[in-house]
Amino acid sequence: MNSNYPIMLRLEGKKVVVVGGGKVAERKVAGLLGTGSLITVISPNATDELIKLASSGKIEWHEKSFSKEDVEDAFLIFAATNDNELNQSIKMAASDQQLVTIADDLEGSDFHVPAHIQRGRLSITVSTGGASPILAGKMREHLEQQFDEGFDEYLEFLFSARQRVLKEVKDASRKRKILSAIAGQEYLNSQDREADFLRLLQNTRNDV
Ligand SMILES: C[C@@]1(CC(=O)O)c2cc3[nH]c(cc4nc(cc5[nH]c(cc(n2)[C@H]1CCC(=O)O)[C@@](C)(CC(=O)O)[C@@H]5CCC(=O)O)C(CC(=O)O)=C4CCC(=O)O)c(CCC(=O)O)c3CC(=O)O
Ligand SMILES: NC(=O)C1=CN([C@@H]2O[C@H](COP(=O)(O)OP(=O)(O)OC[C@H]3O[C@@H](n4cnc5c(N)ncnc54)[C@H](O)[C@@H]3O)[C@@H](O)[C@H]2O)C=CC1
Repeated sequence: MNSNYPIMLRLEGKKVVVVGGGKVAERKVAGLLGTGSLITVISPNATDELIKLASSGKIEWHEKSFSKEDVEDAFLIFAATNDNELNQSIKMAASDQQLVTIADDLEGSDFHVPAHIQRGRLSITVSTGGASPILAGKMREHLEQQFDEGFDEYLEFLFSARQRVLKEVKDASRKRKILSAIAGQEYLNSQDREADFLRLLQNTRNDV
């Protein structure tokens, strides 16, 4: 059974608290960098990488043991200490409106973190619902090969071409035809997408 609901969160300006400073906390922080969230790590000690991030101002590190006030105002909370009971009390310190993940308790968590690749605007995530994080990681590696860096540019093209079509093409079936064509293999492999696109716009003009 899998009743999880997948969404893409926008975390710009939101406060995220990670409790724990070990390798799991480090991996969760790595996934949060670049989201524009305000990341605070709460832990009496931290990995070298986390210390480096704190020194360069990319995250805040409060060098202390957890206390309830630490999660006040946090939008997302990661309970990632190696203390099972403490992880549960972090969840209890949060309100029902805050989203909490407990590193060692999938069932008790509000969300869990999928394996993830990012190619510009394209995100691909893999979740095994706790069955095998290693399989999720292996599938991520496989997808990294399949969806190379070129997708970054292709997605930028798709984004701006689609904006133009939405603005300029009023006929629904012509719109659909163009949007479907640019999402095809031919455009992915094209040497000059812009020129192909302009030609397509021109050619479909006579369709209506
Ligand atoms: C439920 C979830 C909650 C959450 O953390 O969100 C969770 C839970 C647990 N993970 C454990 C172990 C490991 N996790 C990893 C790796 C990853 N774990 C990630 C996500 C998740 N892990 C969520 C489910 C996602 C899903 O199922 O798809 C990934 C995908 C994303 C990320 O962390 O960013 C990232 C791979 C990223 C990548 O490669 O791309 C490795 C491998 C390694 O370290 O190399 C191991 C060791 C091998 C093993 O034990 O299987 C344990 C046992 C702890 C213990 O032994 O006590 C628990 C606790 C439990 O199962 O209860
Ligand atoms: N969800 C996941 O992807 C995975 C989860 N785990 C689980 O995650 C937990 C953490 O694993 P690791 O990072 O490898 O452990 P670790 O031992 O490397 O780090 C634990 C961290 O928790 C901190 N901590 C302990 N007591 C604290 C307190 N009172 N207040 C604040 N911080 C405190 C420690 O200072 C340390 O920085 C374990 O419970 C493990 O079972 C392990 C592997 C993967």
